Amino acid sequence: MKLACLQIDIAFGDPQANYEKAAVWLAKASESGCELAVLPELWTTGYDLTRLDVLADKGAERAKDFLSEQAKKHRMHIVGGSVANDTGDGVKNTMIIVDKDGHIVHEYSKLHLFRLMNEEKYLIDGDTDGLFELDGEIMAGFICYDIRFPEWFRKHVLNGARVLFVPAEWPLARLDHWRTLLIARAIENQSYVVACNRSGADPDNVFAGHSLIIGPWGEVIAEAGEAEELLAGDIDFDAIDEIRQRIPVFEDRRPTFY
Ligand SMILES: NC(=O)CCC(=O)C(=O)O
Repeated sequence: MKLACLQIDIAFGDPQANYEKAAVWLAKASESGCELAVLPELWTTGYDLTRLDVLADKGAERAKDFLSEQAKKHRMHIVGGSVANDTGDGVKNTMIIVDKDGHIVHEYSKLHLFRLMNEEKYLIDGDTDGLFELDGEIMAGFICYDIRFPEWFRKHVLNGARVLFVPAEWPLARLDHWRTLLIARAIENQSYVVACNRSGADPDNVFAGHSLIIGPWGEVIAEAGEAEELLAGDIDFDAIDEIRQRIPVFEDRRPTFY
């Protein structure tokens, strides 16, 4: 499966500009033959958290309509990063996954809120898992700070996930953590990790870019620089079986001890 991370800069608090940009980049991914495209975290608003009362998308309806229409138009699955989703009981940081027929396959809201960027003051946490299926393959979605919680990843992998998506807005200041944690999540779970970060800056942070597509042996298949970039790579599901046979980590687990 050929897939692409759309590592875009995000206009701070300007959904209209961000929707227009996303449409252009989704078209580029489709033109380059990608079957699946991934957007970054909070790609419609950026971290303009103090204005979420006006910016958050009610029920994420606008995002769902847009992603569904784009997926159908390009016949391409979309892991729709995440958007500020006004649930009526608070705003969640919600990922929307649509298949190439435009059906909403799953919604996952960020489970772990990141205090260093004030998320706990403006957002409420999710309470469902990130598992979904596309083309008969079980996959899972996580959002940014979630990568610091290996037990959350493991839970999904034990439930069958083999491709792990991570939309993010990860600052450049912790680029080494970003790379190390993502590679570790791929190695320990013998799974593909597809991580789409944003580029550019907002009033508080410069973002790292460096979106990554990592194989189940921990090998970096593709890595972006810091600027905007369409990062494409291929994933081969047979490689997962081969690596899991070579080092049978899942057979060797001792869950009675942990
Ligand atoms: N948007 C985020 O969740 C950022 C997480 C982060 O920067 C970290 O160091 O963790």
